[in-house]
Amino acid sequence: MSSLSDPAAGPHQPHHFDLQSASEVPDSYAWPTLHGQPSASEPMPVIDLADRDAAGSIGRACMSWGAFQVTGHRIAPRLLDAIEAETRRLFLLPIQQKLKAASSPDDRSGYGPIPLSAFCDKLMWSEGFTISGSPVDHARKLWPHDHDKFCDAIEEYKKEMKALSGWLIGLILLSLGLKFEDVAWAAPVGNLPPDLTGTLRLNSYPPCPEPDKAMGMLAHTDSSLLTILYQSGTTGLQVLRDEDQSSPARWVTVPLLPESLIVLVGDLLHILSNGQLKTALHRVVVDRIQHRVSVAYFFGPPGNVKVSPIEKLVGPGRAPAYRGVTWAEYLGIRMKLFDKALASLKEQEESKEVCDE
Ligand SMILES: C=C1C[C@]23C[C@@]1(O)CC[C@H]2[C@@]12CCC[C@@](C)(C(=O)O1)[C@H]2[C@@H]3C(=O)O
Ligand SMILES: O=C(O)CCC(=O)C(=O)O
Ligand SMILES: [Fe+2]
Repeated sequence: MSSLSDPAAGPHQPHHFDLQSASEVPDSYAWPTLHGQPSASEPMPVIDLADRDAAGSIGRACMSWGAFQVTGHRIAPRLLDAIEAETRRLFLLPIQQKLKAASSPDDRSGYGPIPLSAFCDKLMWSEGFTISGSPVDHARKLWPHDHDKFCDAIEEYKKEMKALSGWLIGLILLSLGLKFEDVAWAAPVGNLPPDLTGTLRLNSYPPCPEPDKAMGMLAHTDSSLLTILYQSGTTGLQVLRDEDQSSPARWVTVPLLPESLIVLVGDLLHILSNGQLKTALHRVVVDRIQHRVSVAYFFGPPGNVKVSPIEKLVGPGRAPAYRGVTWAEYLGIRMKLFDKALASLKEQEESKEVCDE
């Protein structure tokens, strides 16, 4: 990708250009290679969690796409509306107000660019707000007298997303012929350890006068075990479909399905599954008219846990495909190697066969 650069050249500075009022795409936001690829019409799987064979369908979707949409997830439409309304309320604040809650390289929480923007020499047509722990301190800076509604929606949404992540992980393990007990640090739904981590990122993609030139979010995989994404109002998320060796990879636009959620397999789940589940390469394109917002929940393991391939998936006499890493270690590796990070954890092919004398 010609718009990727070396992060060692210096950290990407938060930009203060007001995207909302732009009448054209400045050169610093013009991505040369965005819309070259054809898009595919094959739809991404939609799975109803109430179906008897939900686990089987999820397993197949994770192996071939690394992504799917879910319905029947039991997240109240009221909560989805509330999180969307609070996200829009945040991004409609004046830029100077949002900058009061700016993130920093030491603390990623708050208003600011995504860490991976350090690899781009072009800017993305988006803004975002990351929430790792409590939202209160940052929310107070945004709305000194009126932050309760925001914080309540965030706390409830995080709690529901954590429970749904546990449910999904259970179904994914089942699809692989496994149980929670096969993963030392995991536990059945409703009983997830309190230190199991989840980070929320609110994303905003303002309308863009020249959408074919701009990039909402660069193509990337998430580092998480899985990411649950809520997109509302307009499409924009695209997932790379590259299963068929005989035809070129294609970007598939994920359609709007009211009240559904999108699930993306992250790099850590790919490692945990010993490479069986595909990590989803995805990106976001922007719209000429619509202001799109999305809410991403990144679900990961407890901080001290090294994620490594599940023994039963490795099989006797074989060595695991990847070495173990904690989420924090992996984020560090990613900030050095970007899209080569996963490959750097691969155990050497020659050492895969283990002598069983
Ligand atoms: C928990 C996290 C996942 C994330 C890094 C972060 O600490 C908070 C932001 C997340 C995000 C959102 C946009 C894409 C992404 C790759 C990025 O640069 O920042 C993800 C990160 C990730 O999945 O590693
Ligand atoms: O906005 C979206 O649909 C996707 C955002 C995303 O990929 C992310 O936050 O990691
Ligand atoms: Fe992502």
